[in-house]
Amino acid sequence: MTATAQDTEVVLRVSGLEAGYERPGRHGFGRRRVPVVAGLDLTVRAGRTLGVVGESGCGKSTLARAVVGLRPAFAGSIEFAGADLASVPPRRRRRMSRDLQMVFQDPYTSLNPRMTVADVVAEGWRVHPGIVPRDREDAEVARLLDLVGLGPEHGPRHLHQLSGGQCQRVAIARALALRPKLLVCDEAVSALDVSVRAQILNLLADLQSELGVAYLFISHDLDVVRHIAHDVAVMYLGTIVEQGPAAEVFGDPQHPYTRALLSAAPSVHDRPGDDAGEIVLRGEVPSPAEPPGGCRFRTRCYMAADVCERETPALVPRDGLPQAVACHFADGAGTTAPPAGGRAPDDGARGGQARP
Ligand SMILES: Nc1ncnc2c1ncn2[C@@H]1O[C@H](COP(=O)(O)OP(=O)(O)OP(=O)(O)O)[C@@H](O)[C@H]1O
Repeated sequence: MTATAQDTEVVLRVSGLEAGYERPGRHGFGRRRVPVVAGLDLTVRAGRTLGVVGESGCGKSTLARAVVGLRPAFAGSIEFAGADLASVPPRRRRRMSRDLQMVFQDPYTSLNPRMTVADVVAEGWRVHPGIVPRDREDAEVARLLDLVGLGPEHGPRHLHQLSGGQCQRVAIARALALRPKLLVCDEAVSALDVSVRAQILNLLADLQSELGVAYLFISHDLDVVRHIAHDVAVMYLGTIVEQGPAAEVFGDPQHPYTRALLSAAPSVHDRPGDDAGEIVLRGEVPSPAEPPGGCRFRTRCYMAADVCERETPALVPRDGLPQAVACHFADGAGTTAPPAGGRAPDDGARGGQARP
């Protein structure tokens, strides 16, 4: 019998996460918490890729940073390899950070420009000794560079002597040097040109087959996520509105926002004027940190009213009133009924989520 997604070990389970940033309180007294993501649930399984898609500003980086501990979690839990990170003592947390690595969008700002490539790759071994014996380090650096498609000649160079794509490979080699269980990639290929992007995506897929590493792969590029992800979570205004197997989310989106997002994505086959049936999102994308007031449902969204009218009825229980709208586009009553025909949003199953 072949193993299904549900059979494989859960590496990361995020439940009811609220995270954001702090700013000075009123009149400069104390600190005020500003949640950017709220009520966020997701699961990543061993050896699999969960793609998180959403428009710029919806809170993807805040999620990524909260998972690796670079942003405070105000509420909810982040369970990594079976341990709730909030209750893990600092020393064990430091040890666990070896298994939980992140690759940032811009390698030039996330890597130390004064170090050579070889030193950048080996840096994690200073913090987590014992992974590679000292006398094997040079050989291991060469192996890692080879794994990401770089040669031994790159080892003594500095980052400014490499291209953007080569730097991003160094960042990936550095993360893999610690043999993580989970790699959080935050727009890791967004800044790269198309051919280098394809190389890096193929590289990540190969490394996953070879090493069994899981990816939380964050991107606003739907094509990239379609290419690499087994499962997809769609993020809007700081929460996940739909998640499930990639083929289902892309092939049969349940949530109106997912439909709007997919509909808005340009395709190389599109011709000018070819926009029949396209769902148009008008207006400004609101910030999840400071959402505007809204329509008659008191929504936080920026969907055009006609789209909302057309798309939400399927999500509204027939006997319900606006407070019972079973979708994120209303902030009423914390209803969590799945959309018509959908399932509850748990462990890769699909469904809409209402914001509490
Ligand atoms: N430290 C901060 N101070 C002020 N606003 C912040 C801070 N951190 C995040 N925000 C706001 O929170 C929102 C979400 O930011 P975040 O970087 O998580 O979004 P994102 O989805 O990753 O965007 P992008 O795809 O453009 O990187 C944005 O509106 C941003 O302005």
